[in-house]
Amino acid sequence: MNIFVINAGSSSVKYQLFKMPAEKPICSGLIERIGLPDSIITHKIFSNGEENITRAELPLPDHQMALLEVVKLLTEPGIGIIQDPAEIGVVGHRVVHGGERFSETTIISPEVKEEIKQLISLAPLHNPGNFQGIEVAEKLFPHATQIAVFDTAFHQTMPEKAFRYAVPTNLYHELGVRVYGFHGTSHKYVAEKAANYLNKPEAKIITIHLGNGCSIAAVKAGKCIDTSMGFTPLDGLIMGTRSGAIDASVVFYLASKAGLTVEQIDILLNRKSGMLGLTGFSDMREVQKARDAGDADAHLAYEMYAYRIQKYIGSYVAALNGLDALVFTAGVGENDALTRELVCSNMTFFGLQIDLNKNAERSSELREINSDAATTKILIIPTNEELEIANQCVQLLA
Ligand SMILES: Nc1ncnc2c1ncn2[C@@H]1O[C@H](COP(=O)(O)OP(=O)(O)O)[C@@H](O)[C@H]1O
Ligand SMILES: CC(=O)OP(=O)(O)O
Ligand SMILES: [Mg+2]
Repeated sequence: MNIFVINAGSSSVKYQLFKMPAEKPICSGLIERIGLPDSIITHKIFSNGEENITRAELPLPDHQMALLEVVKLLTEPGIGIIQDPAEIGVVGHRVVHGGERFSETTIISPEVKEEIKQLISLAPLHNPGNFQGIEVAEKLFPHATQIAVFDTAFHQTMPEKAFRYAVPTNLYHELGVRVYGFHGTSHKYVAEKAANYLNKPEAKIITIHLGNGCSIAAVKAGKCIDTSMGFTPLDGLIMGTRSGAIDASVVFYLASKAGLTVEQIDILLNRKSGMLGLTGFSDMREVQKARDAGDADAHLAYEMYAYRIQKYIGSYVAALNGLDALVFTAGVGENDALTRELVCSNMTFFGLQIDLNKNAERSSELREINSDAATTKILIIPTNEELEIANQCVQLLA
């Protein structure tokens, strides 16, 4: 069975076509820097053990435009890998917010689609792109089964003491105000890889997903026990354009003192804060360039970004009562050696000691970057949300 997977993130669209259950990739692609003037498309076709790569740079202002490029790459006569839409039996969609309603992989019916649309207000940077992906795929592959895999699903195992907020109880029961957690597909995928690598199913693992959106999860024996994103993907770590954790009083203050509306504050904290607010750049590669050129704001932003992660590591070691491995993943986590170095500095109390030479090596494989003497493993594990989504689809249909 051929499964096509669409993963729309806040700054990217990733897609992969797999032959399942063999997990054989037929083609894959990444559109990054969506919304910036120089979006980059990388499209790969795999055949007979070889990779055929096409790259292009063009301005893609939003996810809709990005998805149309994907359609072109897949179906255009001459270059397209898909000749007949009937070749695709299933389309798997990453959907970021599943709210209270969706805790498991779900076949997309018109009602499900409508509910995903209703959840847009809770994930304004994500659910619109996820929704557009569903609409595009329904047109392109009208006979395929469309399936949604939710970012929130893996975090459903959190105990109530971790997922509740200390607000009046009726807000939870009546309005679903609670911690949901996101990037679950990625945390699940890398936590399983780490436990297999350690050969320890009961391992205590902290997974750190650092992309444009960033989150951290505490995983014990394969189950999530706590995570940093909350009711929406705004909470927790400092991100590309999101503030992460902030005293809620700042919102009241901005409304009363600066006269901002709720919508303006939403845009401020979700789209204009984080690394962008601190440095003028949302892409970590540009922040690093500025830091290397001596920019004091970029220097401070890196310190803040890493310090926030360190504080969460401390609290999750407490929640887990121990730590077997720390895992870095996603765009920044996999590629930015400086971030990993800063996060692992002065953390010897937790048995964390990085080997700077191993940390500087570039590879797309799972690798260990702790020093030989360290008591806790530090791992880089490339995430593959698309493969995890394809596997979830196979499991649902079985
Ligand atoms: N070589 C690199 N060095 C540092 N950061 C990188 C590198 N490559 C990618 N990134 C960062 O990864 C981020 C995107 O990560 P990704 O996981 O693809 O994001 P998302 O899925 O949240 O859109 C970019 O914003 C960029 O900051
Ligand atoms: C939930 C989230 O922030 O996703 P992404 O990192 O893909 O933007
Ligand atoms: Mg992502």
